[in-house]
Amino acid sequence: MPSSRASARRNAGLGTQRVLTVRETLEKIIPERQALLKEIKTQHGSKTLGNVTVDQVVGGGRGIKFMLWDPSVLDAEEGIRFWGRSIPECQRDLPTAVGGKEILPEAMFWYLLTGKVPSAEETKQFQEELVGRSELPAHVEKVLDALPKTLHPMTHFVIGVAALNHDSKFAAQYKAGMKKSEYWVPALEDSLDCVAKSFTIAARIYNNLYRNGHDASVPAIDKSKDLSFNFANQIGFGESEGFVELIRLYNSLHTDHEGGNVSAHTTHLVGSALSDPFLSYSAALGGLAGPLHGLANQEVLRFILGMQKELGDSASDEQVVDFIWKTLNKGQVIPGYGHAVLRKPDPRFMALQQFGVKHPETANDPVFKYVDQLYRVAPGVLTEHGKTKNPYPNVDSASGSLLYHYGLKQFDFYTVTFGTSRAMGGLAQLVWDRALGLPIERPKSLSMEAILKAVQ
Ligand SMILES: CC(=O)SCCNC(=O)CCNC(=O)[C@H](O)C(C)(C)COP(=O)(O)OP(=O)(O)OC[C@H]1O[C@@H](n2cnc3c(N)ncnc32)[C@H](O)[C@@H]1OP(=O)(O)O
Ligand SMILES: O=C([O-])CC(=O)C(=O)O
Repeated sequence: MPSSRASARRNAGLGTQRVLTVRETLEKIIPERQALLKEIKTQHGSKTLGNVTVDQVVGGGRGIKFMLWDPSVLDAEEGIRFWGRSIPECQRDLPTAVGGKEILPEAMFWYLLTGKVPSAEETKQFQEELVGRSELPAHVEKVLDALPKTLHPMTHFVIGVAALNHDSKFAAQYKAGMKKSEYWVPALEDSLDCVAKSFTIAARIYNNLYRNGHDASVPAIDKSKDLSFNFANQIGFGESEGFVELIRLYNSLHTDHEGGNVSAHTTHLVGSALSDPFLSYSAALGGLAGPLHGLANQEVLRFILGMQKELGDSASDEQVVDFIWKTLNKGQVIPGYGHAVLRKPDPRFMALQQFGVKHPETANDPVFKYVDQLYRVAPGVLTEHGKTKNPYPNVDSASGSLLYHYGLKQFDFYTVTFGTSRAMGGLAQLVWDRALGLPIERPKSLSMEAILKAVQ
């Protein structure tokens, strides 16, 4: 998709024309994509995209080409591309906050929804639209405040997002008899609400669990600022420029990783039953809370802190190698390493790593230095161990150490930050699912007897 940040800035200079909203922009694009899908179905509907082996059926569906997913495609060697752009290209082309250097998640969300790089004016208007939606209904605040502090923050998140379904426009309009061609409009409305309110839910969870509750001392949402600033500000980090920029980068990078990962796929699957976007994304958060998926970022911190406790602040490579072997020999995984699709270091890891290296305050942090050291030695150990198909770091390897450096030390919370981001990718496709009229998802399953019968 064309347009660069330079032209986005030029567009911003035009000034006088009213900027289209994201809904108006989608109204123009949707008919073209509907026509493309129709052409794909009529011209190529009976062609095959590959055979399915028994190994794939019993092995988690690896490599089966199974879903339509437009905002991003993952290449095993190269990593993710969002509407064709790699991460460095997104960093080059997408608008930042005024005075900031990192991609604004609002710009990334617009891009994921529309496939077009927003101009600075579109970004500003979209930011205002989202922040304008970010206040929580009173019942959601009450539900969150009533939950036990001993409940994992991701469970708080699942419950908070599900409770937003009370005000779902999609559910209400479906009940009132809306036509299929109209589904995408309330799906978009709910998705914008879900993303915006997720940031506020996340801040409330943090304040409830680790501070004095979400009381009057918590600053009100500043409507002139972006979602990341408001989240940071509400949890007490608003004055740390480094932290706010990290939250912007973190939220932009974790948005989407094509459709097959657990959280994205769950959003799509649950949404295919025409459950509203809140229920669909709440279900996805349950999957993100698994240690083989999003929860790995908290596990990475637990792993590094365990290593630091045992080996001190600056262990030798040999000591780190021994520590990794000890973990593997206990039958545990090395969190933050391996991937179901990637076969090279994750470019999202590289982007976070570069963030850490270019900020002097993080570059010298002992926990961040361990991330770097693990990156040097862990692939060799995992290769020698011989099990994982990918011995390289994934995104979860670096993210926690940076949050930890800036003072967000409660690592049980880290996956919540992942969750505010993944909403943007999962829900962007959910809007397209409804715009393209995709059907309920219902693949075929087989019993062992049925597999044997089929292959014999
Ligand atoms: C945002 C994200 O979700 S990124 C992923 C985050 N998860 C993690 O970092 C957890 C650690 N990594 C893993 O558990 C895995 O690599 C996964 C879940 C990411 C991918 O799983 P798979 O596609 O099944 O990986 P793969 O085919 O390479 O697994 C083969 C074997 O290697 C093992 N393996 C894979 N990664 C690791 C690892 N990091 N440490 C030790 N063993 C590993 C698997 O457990 C499996 O062992 P088994 O044969 O005894 O069951
Ligand atoms: O793609 C996957 O399976 C896991 C992952 O990295 C993500 O969801 O971000």
